Amino acid sequence: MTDPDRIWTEAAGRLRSEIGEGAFSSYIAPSAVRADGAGQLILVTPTAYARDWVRKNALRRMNELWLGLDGLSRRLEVRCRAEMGSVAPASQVAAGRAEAPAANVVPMPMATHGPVADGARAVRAAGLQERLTFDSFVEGQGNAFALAIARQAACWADGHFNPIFFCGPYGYGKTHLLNAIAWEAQRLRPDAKVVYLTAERFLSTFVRAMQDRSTAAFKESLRGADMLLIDDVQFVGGKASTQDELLATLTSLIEDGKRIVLSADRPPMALTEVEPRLRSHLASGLTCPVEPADRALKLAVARNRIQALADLGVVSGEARPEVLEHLVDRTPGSMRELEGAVNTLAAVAGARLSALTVEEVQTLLGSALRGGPERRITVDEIQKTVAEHFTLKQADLLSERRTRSVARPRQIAMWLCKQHTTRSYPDIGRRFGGRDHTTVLHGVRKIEELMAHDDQIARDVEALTRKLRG
Ligand SMILES: Nc1ncnc2c1ncn2[C@@H]1O[C@H](COP(=O)(O)OP(=O)(O)OP(=O)(O)O)[C@@H](O)[C@H]1O
Repeated sequence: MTDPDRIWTEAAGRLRSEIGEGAFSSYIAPSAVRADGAGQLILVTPTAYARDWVRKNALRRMNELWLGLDGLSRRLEVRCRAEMGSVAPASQVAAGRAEAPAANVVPMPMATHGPVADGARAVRAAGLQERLTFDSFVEGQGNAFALAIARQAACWADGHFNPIFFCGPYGYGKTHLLNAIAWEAQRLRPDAKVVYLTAERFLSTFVRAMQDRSTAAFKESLRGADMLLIDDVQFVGGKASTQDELLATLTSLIEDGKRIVLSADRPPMALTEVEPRLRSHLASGLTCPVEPADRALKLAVARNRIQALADLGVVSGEARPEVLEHLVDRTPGSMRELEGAVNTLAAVAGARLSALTVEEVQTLLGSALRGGPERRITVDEIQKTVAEHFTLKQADLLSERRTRSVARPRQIAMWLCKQHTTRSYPDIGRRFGGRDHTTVLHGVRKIEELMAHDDQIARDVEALTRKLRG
């Protein structure tokens, strides 16, 4: 394929299923691919904030996808609209018309997906990521048991505990295991109905079905599953009707001998926001911990990731062992943060990866890598900083007041809590005057959406982030 518009449509479609609907519609959908006078392909975002978000969170992956599709092996750069002069749509460059007059940035066409996946094709649409398979999962001390159980589940093994419940802190591979099970189970039994969805999606789809009076179709689509996988079950807490529906779905499937696989950030009995009856059903099968990774596992994952990038032609060669050790030791947090650091290294090193020394990495990645122990930012500190920034009282953020001058700073504070602390949505809700986790989720999404389009909000968030980091 060489037509940039077609490559973009294909690559963006895949990216959408990987980064989720919220981030996609905020940052990627309003962007478009253009070419500058020299024929360089550029992803043009609506704001500087969206550009920075894409650079940090999606550009590397987008280039991986792009390179896999583009017969001409071109790369994308990203700029915001304000930085762009008069540029032609990319397809005109491909057709040799680079001098054509500039067109406005055209949003990506937004395809709509059905609410619940059904079978291999639709399973993809529901958010399964192609790279999250057993082949790309690295075994280590903290996840060996979980991996063995996941493999058994994927084989439709007899004596399957029902449900299987993976639990552990965020970012250490639960979603990866659920994806791997779904892909493998579907591969082994192509006719089976394997349904994967996040609890958040379960909740929103169910709420929409109630509004549309189409709950029967919703129930039908889930209860016909041979294997149902629900990720991040902690997000189902709060809403009684959704919990009832989940309980009914689980009991009906279990009675029919169908397979159920779940994940959450805590063991079932610690999900205090979940009703006791549902909680005890969640705990009635096998609870399987996924522990935080040790250094050896982190090194193996980093090595693996670089190999995957090398296979895609993004980097060449291997990084020196001391460079990888430096990267791992200076990257606090989960595998997610580690993957980000490896991607950054690959982006700056490219073909020079194997020649890079630790000193060069320090210079190149400098501020991206931690120098010493990272300062912990607390919810209380965030609330105080946000209140001061908007000349409010901390108590206003915790109050019931809904006027925009209070509600927006409150949502910004919630977003900052999600970014800079490891608190869960229900936890954050409790610290903001006992709010429900769905209110926090809504607030976080709202800010993400606004930052992509509203420069004032983006500037406020940037300033607050700088203040908090000190
Ligand atoms: N053992 C592993 N091998 C390879 N990659 C891993 C491993 N563990 C985690 N990762 C990678 O780290 C990233 C985060 O993992 P994942 O999304 O599965 O975490 P999670 O536990 O589901 O987090 P959350 O609770 O936030 O959903 C993913 O890109 C995943 O592929």
